[in-house]
Amino acid sequence: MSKAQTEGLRLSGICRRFSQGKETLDVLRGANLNIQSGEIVALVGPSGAGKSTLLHIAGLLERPDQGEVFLAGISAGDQSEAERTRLRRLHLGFVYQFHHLLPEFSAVENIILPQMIAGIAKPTARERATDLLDRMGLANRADHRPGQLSGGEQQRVAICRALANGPRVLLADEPTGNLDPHTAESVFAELIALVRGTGVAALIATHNPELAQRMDRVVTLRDGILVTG
Ligand SMILES: Nc1ncnc2c1ncn2[C@@H]1O[C@H](COP(=O)(O)OP(=O)(O)OP(=O)(O)O)[C@@H](O)[C@H]1O
Repeated sequence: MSKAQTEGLRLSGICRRFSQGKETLDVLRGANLNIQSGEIVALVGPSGAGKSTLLHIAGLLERPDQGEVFLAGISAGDQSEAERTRLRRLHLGFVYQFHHLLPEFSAVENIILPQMIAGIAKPTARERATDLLDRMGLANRADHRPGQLSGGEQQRVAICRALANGPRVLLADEPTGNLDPHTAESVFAELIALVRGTGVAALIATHNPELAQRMDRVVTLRDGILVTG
């Protein structure tokens, strides 16, 4: 495979500073990270260390003050907002602590919609959505609305939605943080199994050290930079 085919997410010298009243807070001070396709990396660090900020920047939802984000080898820094939105739809999947599913749509429709926004024809989108739900053990929940699903099931649907467009990079912020420990354990195991089958480069923020250790690599955000382990 060529370098371009294996490159997932690369962060180079990311800096981000916030003003809080008269104070300035240097949250990120030159964070570097390289995640290859198929690699699953845990992002850990104390509360307030800047994990969500880093994920927002990696997800092209926010621009860094300095540094570069490369998605599948493409530099996002010089791109217009419209182009960044296109890159996001094409190459990125997100899972948050709360599922953010659309309540008036069924599980399968929630997975079809982002694909249609990305230009995928509805029959293909439905096929992919059904396949993902099947692999998540949710085939019999496809036509249920989020309100009719358990918390674990809702989060499983959100994971399917994040992977529906075949992204090169998956970003997850405490994806099982809102679930009880037992459900968190099984949803996490299914997330990892599903991700492994896709070859996506994944960066998953967690406060749970046991879950972190089960990923391929752990990076810690400490004093604004990323250190291994
Ligand atoms: N838009 C903003 N304006 C000002 N300060 C901000 C902004 N966003 C984040 N911060 C500050 O930056 C720091 C890092 O926040 P962030 O949410 O990235 O941390 P985190 O590691 O994800 O924390 P947690 O584990 O508690 O979710 C915090 O001190 C926060 O108050």
